[in-house]
Amino acid sequence: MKWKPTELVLSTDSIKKLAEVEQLIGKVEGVQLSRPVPKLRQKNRAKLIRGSTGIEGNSCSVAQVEAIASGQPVALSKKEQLEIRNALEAYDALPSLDPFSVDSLLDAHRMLMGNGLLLVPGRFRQGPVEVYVTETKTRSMPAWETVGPSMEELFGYLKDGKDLMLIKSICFHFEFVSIHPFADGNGRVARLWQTRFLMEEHPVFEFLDVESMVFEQRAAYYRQICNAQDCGNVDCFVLFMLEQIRQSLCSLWENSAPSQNTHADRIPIAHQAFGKEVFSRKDYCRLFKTISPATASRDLSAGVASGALKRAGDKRTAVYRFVEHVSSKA
Ligand SMILES: Nc1ncnc2c1ncn2[C@@H]1O[C@H](COP(=O)(O)OP(=O)(O)OP(=O)(O)O)[C@@H](O)[C@H]1O
Repeated sequence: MKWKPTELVLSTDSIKKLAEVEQLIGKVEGVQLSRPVPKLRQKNRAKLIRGSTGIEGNSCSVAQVEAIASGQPVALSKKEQLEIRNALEAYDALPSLDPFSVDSLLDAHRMLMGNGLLLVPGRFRQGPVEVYVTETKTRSMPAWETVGPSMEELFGYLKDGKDLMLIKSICFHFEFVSIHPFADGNGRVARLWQTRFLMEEHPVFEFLDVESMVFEQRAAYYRQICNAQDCGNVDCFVLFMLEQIRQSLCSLWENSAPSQNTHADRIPIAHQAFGKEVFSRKDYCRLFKTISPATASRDLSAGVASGALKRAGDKRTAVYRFVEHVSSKA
């Protein structure tokens, strides 16, 4: 039987959590945390790879992932090192993958499970598969013959479904693991694809570390997949994943936001964003969505006074440009 979407009746808790997450995304984007500073990005990338591979039992630490990324030796089994190198490759390639293409998803599976981890990476399974739902009990996944058509349908939902992006990404994750299209690597691909899909609307997801949150809650993660399958409503899994996303957004906010509250913090960020380009106060406000036009004017005047910025034109026609070779600190 081909895939049919599982019902989603959102509970009040999920609706509240969704609003909270949307609000946090707005806050994070408002202070331009969409591309966190490089050091934090690298750290988050290492943490999320530890998280995603750790769910399957890879014993690596964040420091070991960082060491592998920079080519240093680590005391891990060959298989564990390969899993990490493959994950690093797949997460690096994320922006180039098309979230709406089944072929791209197969490429992702090839990267994650290639180099000898799986006999035929990048191919849907050609046989039955079961997952453990308790230590002793297994559950059969849908017949392998249905996988191809089911995946086409599921990607149709991803492309044309009417749900909000956040909800779609979580429902995709759930339906994907319930179809279990691969012989192995289903969880890793599901988590990677959820990230890829969310990046399409919110670039911050490329660097958010949702995987670590799921890793720390892996027993609940498995339980909520089972619960949703048993009761035929994805809501409990949606609520669980929204909470993991909320926590990773909070963590990003706490680690980065406090240093971006004054003009002295914002001017260097603007310098990074505009480079040598000419920009207006309106462009500056678009960059820092939470500040008022008056605050933007004060920032820009301070930038001009410090010599970091040059102004041309006056009042409403004023435009600005960063002066090279001069400290951009206002
Ligand atoms: N009841 C269930 N039905 C379908 N999928 C499930 C169920 N419980 C857990 N899963 C998913 O299946 C994944 C395990 O499948 P598989 O071993 O193919 O993936 P993996 O990527 O190799 O492992 P892991 O996700 O543990 O790293 C889990 O991570 C989870 O996403």
